[in-house]
Amino acid sequence: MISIKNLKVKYDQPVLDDLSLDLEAGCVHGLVGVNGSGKTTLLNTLFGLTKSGSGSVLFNGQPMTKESCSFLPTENFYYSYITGREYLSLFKTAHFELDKWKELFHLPLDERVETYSTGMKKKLSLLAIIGQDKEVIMLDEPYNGLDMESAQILQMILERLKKKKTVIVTSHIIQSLTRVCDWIHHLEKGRIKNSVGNDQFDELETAIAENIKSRNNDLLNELL
Ligand SMILES: Nc1ncnc2c1ncn2[C@@H]1O[C@H](COP(=O)(O)OP(=O)(O)OP(=O)(O)O)[C@@H](O)[C@H]1O
Repeated sequence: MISIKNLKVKYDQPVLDDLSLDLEAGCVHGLVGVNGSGKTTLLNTLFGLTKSGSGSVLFNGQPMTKESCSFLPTENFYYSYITGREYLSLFKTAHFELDKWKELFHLPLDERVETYSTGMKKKLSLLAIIGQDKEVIMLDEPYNGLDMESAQILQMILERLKKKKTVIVTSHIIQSLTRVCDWIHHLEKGRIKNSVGNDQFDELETAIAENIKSRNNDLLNELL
């Protein structure tokens, strides 16, 4: 169980506002919210990248550390001239059958990463995360840049990680979450507005779509 209590993070304005949330272990948790609602800030804070803030994050009763979790940021940094294989060697990837993963993701691991496309870079970063085999895996917008096949493979990977890992994943495409998550948590105004299990995903999807329609319909009618 990841237990988040009274998390507060402020930049110019409060971003996370006394946010509390329990995340059941062995489940895939989706995180949704409009642009700027604080999804990345929340993941950064869970991973310890946001220093200014207060509150607590426990994993199985102990403060969560980088020993137990890995984090795929929205955008990754790569050294110039490094190859995919060299990049992966920077991480502890015990028992990782690299050549089979390479085949799955069609990655030219011996070429320099700077020659990779956006999607290829994303897949390389995903391999580094999967290879680390941590108990908690946090993925910020992992579907960004992936082609249809790779996106489906990622879903198949997440399905296989269920029960073995605790996964937190953000996406702007709600369907990519409803297909694979056990829970979806809706972030709004710095707090969790609601958390729903997979038997309520249809209702959540409809409610979000209706809300977007009602907020924007009048203005769009004036414009188009
Ligand atoms: N380093 C920073 N300095 C100042 N403000 C920041 C910083 N990082 C984020 N913010 C602000 O915090 C708020 C939440 O940003 P965050 O990136 O967490 O949102 P998000 O939900 O991940 O958005 P998106 O869906 O666009 O990725 C935004 O108002 C953003 O402008």
